[in-house]
Amino acid sequence: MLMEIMLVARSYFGGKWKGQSRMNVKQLVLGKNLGHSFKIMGSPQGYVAFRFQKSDYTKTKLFKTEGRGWGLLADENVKAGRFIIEYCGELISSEEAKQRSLVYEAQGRILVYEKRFCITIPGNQFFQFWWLEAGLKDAYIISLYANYFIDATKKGSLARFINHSCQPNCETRKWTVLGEVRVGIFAKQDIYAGTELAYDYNFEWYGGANVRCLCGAPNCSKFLGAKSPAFLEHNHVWEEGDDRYTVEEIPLYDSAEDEPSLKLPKDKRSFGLDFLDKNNISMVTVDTVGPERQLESSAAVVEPLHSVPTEHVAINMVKAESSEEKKIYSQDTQNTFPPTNATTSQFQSSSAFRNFQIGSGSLPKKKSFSINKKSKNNGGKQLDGKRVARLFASKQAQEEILKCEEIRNQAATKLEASYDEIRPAIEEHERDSQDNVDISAAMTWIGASCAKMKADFNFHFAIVKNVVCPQTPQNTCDEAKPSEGADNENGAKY
Ligand SMILES: C[S@@+](CC[C@H](N)C(=O)[O-])C[C@H]1O[C@@H](n2cnc3c(N)ncnc32)[C@H](O)[C@@H]1O
Repeated sequence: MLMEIMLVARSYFGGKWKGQSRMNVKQLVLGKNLGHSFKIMGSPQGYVAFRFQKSDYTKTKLFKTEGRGWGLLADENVKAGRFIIEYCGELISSEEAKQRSLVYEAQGRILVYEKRFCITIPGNQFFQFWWLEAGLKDAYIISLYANYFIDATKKGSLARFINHSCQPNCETRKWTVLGEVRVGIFAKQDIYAGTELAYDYNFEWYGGANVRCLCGAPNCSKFLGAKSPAFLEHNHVWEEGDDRYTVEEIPLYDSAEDEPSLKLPKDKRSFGLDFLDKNNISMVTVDTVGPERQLESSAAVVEPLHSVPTEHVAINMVKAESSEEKKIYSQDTQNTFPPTNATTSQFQSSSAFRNFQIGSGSLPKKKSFSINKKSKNNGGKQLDGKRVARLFASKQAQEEILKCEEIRNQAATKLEASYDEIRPAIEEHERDSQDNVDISAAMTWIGASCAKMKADFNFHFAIVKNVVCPQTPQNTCDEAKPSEGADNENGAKY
């Protein structure tokens, strides 16, 4: 039981135990250590910190702009102050930022993008289509604080596609989450679904040479980042030891008042990507040419594209499900393409995995999958247990999968109900804060979230287990779980 809860909390909070704070999540679920749970959920900013950790983002959608490359739309109405998405990427030093920007610049202002679209079908057949497109060089390095930057050029969340506007509807804010500074995109004003998201790059810009701004705002400053310190200083970097932008001068929203003061990361590691990496989810990966080239799969289902030579930058695209595969997912929502000319994409998420998809406008319309109940907490693609169960010959396997599915559905319903309890308080509030949320309701919500994760895990585990060890008679979703190195009755290693 303890191990199960640890597994749940582990997947919930990023796949890696990281000191005491994350351990306490387990205790929190067990109803212990309320002091700490209060810190996570009860502090005014705790809810946002929680959403950072959980990668609980506002629904957004990629679209192709006129002349500004890709952009990101709000795919639901967003209240002013609401946390939209984290700006994820690689955390790099100013030295590294300087070097990288030189490399990126050397690759040229106008690049030829190789765009790829991949389809994987059961049986491991794998097709890919690619085409070339000319485009402006895009810059994805933003400043975190003095001497540290986030580079989303190769790895990042969908936030990397948010364009600049001189009259923005979003802003960046820096938060400490469990002692780490992270950058979030927040709504500056109420934003209607379908509106392009944009923030002012001025204080974030690390884009090198001048890029003419096409935002169209009356107060347009003509160039991206025209007022940025980097732009003004021409060399676009802060030197080591430059303390003009120290953490103290940056408004920080600290989720944990009694946590030790800001910990600077020691090494160059992916920043804000723990959760994504460990769960293989919601990564936008971009590969570059030559020795810099890095290929990473953006979801468990994505085939690596090692064999394909790329010229400069290519956006990895996640496979579209084959018709066979579609069948085992529930199909409640239709993907609606924007009515415009544009190429479009959709981002889907589920607690099991998330895919980032980019499809061409000329591609056939594709269904998207979401669970039966449209829920803030559990949107995205969901396996249809009944269909999956039918694929198994063994009655026992079928029953187990169906039972786990039922438990999962109950957990989803409870989660939905518990979120409904705290939703009004959150939505009423001017900013994305949790001042008004009753702590016990918040606790219930955390518990329900963990229970849902656990149920999801058990459901998928039941399927995998029955594929790997079809003869296993007694394991049910409530019983045996894999322990390290443990053998099952057939001697198969989990
Ligand atoms: C962080 S990326 C934004 C996503 C980008 N449009 C893409 O397709 O990947 C920043 C780049 O987008 C383009 N961009 C963003 N805002 C723009 C604007 N207002 N006018 C012109 N280009 C813009 C510039 O090429 C810039 O280097």
